[in-house]
Amino acid sequence: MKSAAPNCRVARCHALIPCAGSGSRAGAGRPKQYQPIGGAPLVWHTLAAFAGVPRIAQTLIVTAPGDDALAARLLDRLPHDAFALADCGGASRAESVFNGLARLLQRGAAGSDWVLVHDAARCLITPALINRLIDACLNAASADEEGGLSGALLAMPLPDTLKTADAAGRAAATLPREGKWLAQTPQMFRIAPLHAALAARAASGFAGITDEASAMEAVGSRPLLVRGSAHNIKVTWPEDFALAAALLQTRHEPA
Ligand SMILES: Nc1ccn([C@@H]2O[C@H](COP(=O)(O)OP(=O)(O)OP(=O)(O)O)[C@@H](O)[C@H]2O)c(=O)n1
Ligand SMILES: C[C@](O)(CO)[C@H](O)COP(=O)(O)O
Repeated sequence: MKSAAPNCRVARCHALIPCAGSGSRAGAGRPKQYQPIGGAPLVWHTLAAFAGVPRIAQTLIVTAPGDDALAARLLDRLPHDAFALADCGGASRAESVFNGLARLLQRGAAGSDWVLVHDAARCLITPALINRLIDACLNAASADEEGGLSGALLAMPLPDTLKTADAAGRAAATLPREGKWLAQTPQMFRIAPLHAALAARAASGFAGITDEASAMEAVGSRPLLVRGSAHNIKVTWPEDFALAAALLQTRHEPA
């Protein structure tokens, strides 16, 4: 029987959850990801969705160094071998992701492995949406003979009319909607190229880098847009807690 080449290794998928924000816009009195919703901290629902995707090898949750007490019980109801906390959150989301990628590599992930970066605050994510992104990304990458596809992200076409505002807060112009998408998460890339793209922006304090795709676009990549869901909201404003709770509740109602 022919033996496999020694360095031949199938790329694995990991997940990285930036969970180190302060939630200033949500006004919850504590970081929004720890605010109780549907009987558990908001981020627990996010993590439960990742627990429902067995092909994800490990999920690393990047927390803020000062949030240890809030994060301590998070893993109680999750499989301990597949989830871990890393209190290496930074001053911005991009810095938290950058630090988390370094931890993933220290924990044995390969640079050629895939990582799905997902906001802790998007607690309506589902295993089906995560699988949709992984399938689309892997299929597109294997069909891409030139090897130019760096990764993929969930996103939604813009549903509303798009305005620019003047300094007085009045509508100044209406922009064409065609070809404009709202970026969601997860966003899926190979670990080493994403880490390198973020490293290139570290000296500027990650200026202009609001998601993983923007870091990859800055080095010339064109990630694949995969349709997400209008339910995959990022809890951002005070009114979003009630919306997220209502959406979570519908999942537990008998059909
Ligand atoms: N320094 C930061 C800032 C944000 N995040 C995470 O990135 C995700 C998206 O960020 P956002 O919704 O902007 O969260 P906050 O920064 O917490 O909110 P705000 O901007 O209102 O303060 C969240 O899961 C948040 O916890 C992070 O890990 N580290
Ligand atoms: C990554 C993101 O969820 C894509 O829409 C978003 O950019 C994160 O929010 P922030 O307010 O820019 O941190």
